[in-house]
Amino acid sequence: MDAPLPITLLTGFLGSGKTTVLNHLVRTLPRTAILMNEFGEVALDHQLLQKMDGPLALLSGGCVCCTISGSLSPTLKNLWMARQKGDIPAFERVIIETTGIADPAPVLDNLLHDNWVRARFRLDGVVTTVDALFGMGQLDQHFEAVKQVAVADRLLLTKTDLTPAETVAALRERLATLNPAADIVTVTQGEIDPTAIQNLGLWNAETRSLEVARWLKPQRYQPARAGTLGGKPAVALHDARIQAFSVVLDAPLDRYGLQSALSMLTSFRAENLLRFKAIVNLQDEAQPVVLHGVQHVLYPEVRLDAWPDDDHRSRFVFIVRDLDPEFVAKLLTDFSGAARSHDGAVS
Ligand SMILES: Nc1nc2c(ncn2[C@@H]2O[C@H](COP(=O)(O)OP(=O)(O)OP(=O)(O)O)[C@@H](O)[C@H]2O)c(=O)[nH]1
Repeated sequence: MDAPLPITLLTGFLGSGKTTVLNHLVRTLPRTAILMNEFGEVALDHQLLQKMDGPLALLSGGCVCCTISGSLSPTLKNLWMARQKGDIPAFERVIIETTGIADPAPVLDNLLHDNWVRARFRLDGVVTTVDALFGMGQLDQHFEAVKQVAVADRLLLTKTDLTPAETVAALRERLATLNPAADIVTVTQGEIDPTAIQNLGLWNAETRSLEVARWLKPQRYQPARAGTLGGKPAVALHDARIQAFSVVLDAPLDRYGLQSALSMLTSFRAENLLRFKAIVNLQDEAQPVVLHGVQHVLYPEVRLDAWPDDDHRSRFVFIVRDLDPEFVAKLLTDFSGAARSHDGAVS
């Protein structure tokens, strides 16, 4: 079977510019299938529309749009079948636009745990639009907006043309504190370089390799310390509940102990666990394993052929809400039987 096609999840709060970005991408990124909730609800550029056939629409330039009927998996299956039969252009990637108040975790769950879908598609990354003008207020008032930022692999800062420079700078700082690993790209009126939303996951299709360091970016996180916001003062009271931190464990870990610790977090603290990523050294295993989770959703583990560098310690990064970093670090050390690194610093 062919290599799985990359899926980008495009999320972002109501009115933050998702459709404006999509309208640009359908012109610049041919052979893309766009999945959205309703054609009617979104302002997709009707000048591009060539043909509408039930839930499917063909766009000039070789893109195809599809409305999501019911849940995501059947929609992806129908789309795939239409592609196989030659009813629609052979798209090479999928972008899924979520509604502005959607929690991304259930969509990720759907994508990652349907075996049929997983054999044909892979999640490339989560891209979140953030409104430069209203983003601060949305983060203050709506926890969904915070989750959308925490889960992102890339943040698109929109409407900076309408926003005072000080507001943009303060928002940038806040976003970097909430999600240290996600690079922030400024996008005005949807004008985006298509490469900014591609190859964001562990797998880089361009270099055809797994790129752990680029994906994990552990050096951007502060070591876990009790009661701190990643070592930085909270930029807003609301964010004092959110913490981004790293945990480094020196000795190889007991696989089952680690599984227990992580399933405790994903089962009982799912609401508090916004995101974690890790490269781990397991006892009796020569190869490192990459782990990744969002709330209750654990991504399938990935075994690497080799360590990406000389540092063979297990390195975890977390973004949590109302969860003491010290508690998380202790849970990991107690269950996996490994001592914590003295300085906790990550190179
Ligand atoms: N000035 C300015 N306006 C923008 C920019 N990006 C988007 N807009 C405008 O903001 C409004 C909302 O943009 P949309 O792209 O519809 O936002 P959305 O996230 O798809 O909205 P929902 O689907 O309702 O959640 C539209 O009027 C856009 O023209 C920008 O960078 N600058």
